[in-house]
Amino acid sequence: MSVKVFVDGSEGTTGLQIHERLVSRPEVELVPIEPALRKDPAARADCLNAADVAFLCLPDVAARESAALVTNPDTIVIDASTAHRTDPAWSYGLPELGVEYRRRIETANRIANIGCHAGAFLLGVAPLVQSGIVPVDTRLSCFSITGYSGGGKSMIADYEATDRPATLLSPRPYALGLAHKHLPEMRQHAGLTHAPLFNPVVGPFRQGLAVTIPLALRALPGNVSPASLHAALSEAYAGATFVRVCPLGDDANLDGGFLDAQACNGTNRADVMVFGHDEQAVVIVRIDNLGKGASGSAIQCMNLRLGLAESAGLTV
Ligand SMILES: NC(=O)C1=CN([C@@H]2O[C@H](COP(=O)(O)OP(=O)(O)OC[C@H]3O[C@@H](n4cnc5c(N)ncnc54)[C@H](OP(=O)(O)O)[C@@H]3O)[C@@H](O)[C@H]2O)C=CC1
Ligand SMILES: CC(=O)N[C@@H](CCC(=O)OP(=O)(O)O)C(=O)O
Repeated sequence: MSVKVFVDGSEGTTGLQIHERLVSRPEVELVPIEPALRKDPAARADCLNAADVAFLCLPDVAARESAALVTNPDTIVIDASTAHRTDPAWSYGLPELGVEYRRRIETANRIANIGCHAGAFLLGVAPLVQSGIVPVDTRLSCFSITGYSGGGKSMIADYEATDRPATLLSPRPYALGLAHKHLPEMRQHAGLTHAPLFNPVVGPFRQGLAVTIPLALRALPGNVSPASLHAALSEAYAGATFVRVCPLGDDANLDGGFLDAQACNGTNRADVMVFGHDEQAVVIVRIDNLGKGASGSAIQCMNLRLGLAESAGLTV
């Protein structure tokens, strides 16, 4: 089998990582673009339509433009941007959300890759909503600690500048207008009526992300305990290649009591953790924002769509 792959935006953070993960795969033939023409719509259209699979690793506006340039009905488009994640004509690229999500990815020619914060939130929450433990109209909150590579080339340049200001040395809450661009996909794909209240925090480390979802257990119906949350998540991900549900209250996963947001880096794995005390619990999902949160997920979707081994080219 030979697959022609074009990466539109191959010089950006996500594009480079997709390129790196594909370059040594014998079944993949990368479609090159003249560097001087990489933003030229006509040249991009030629490459997009010559490809079996086209990854869009671009800002939203450019991703919409590229999607419109695809006229070859057989080209499979996997868009890493936010542009199409709640568009019903596109499949959402998180197969772990259930058999219907997986089936759509396996058959669709338009796949919207997940947002990093959103994907982690959904892995922690969707099974709890699907099982009825968290009612669909619950008003959840969550926060995320993320490395600065989530902000793409410009944020990486700011954080890695030799003369970076001291303000970048401490964690910085952002999106304080409470309208982060991942909220629509968080709400829609969790099956919730209301989007969560979401506070992301970017820290002075390159890569890695952990989303924490606090749950006041007595505010939920029934007799929900940390153990029942853990059991529901374990059941949902039994057999999932890339999701590891850690033992309940797993201190071994902590470093002297501290959680390491970077421990999934270099993998396509998501670690799902539950910690609880009395009537309170937190579900924490840790991923590599550039792995499961971006390029790893995109490649997992390509593998599924082409009927290849789900983990081909990826590290668990
Ligand atoms: N970084 C992350 O953790 C994640 C990113 N994403 C999403 O993936 C997409 C890419 O993000 P990321 O890689 O971080 O961003 P970067 O800013 O690192 O890279 C974007 C690339 O797109 C190029 N580009 C911009 N406009 C055009 C255009 N009109 N035609 C062709 N190329 C263009 C840029 O060119 P130039 O090099 O000249 O600037 C750059 O190389 C975004 O939509 C982002 O939201 C999704 C999940 C996680
Ligand atoms: C630190 C930082 O800025 N992170 C980005 C998340 C990047 C991501 O998930 O990608 P999409 O832009 O494709 O959604 C943010 O919060 O907007």
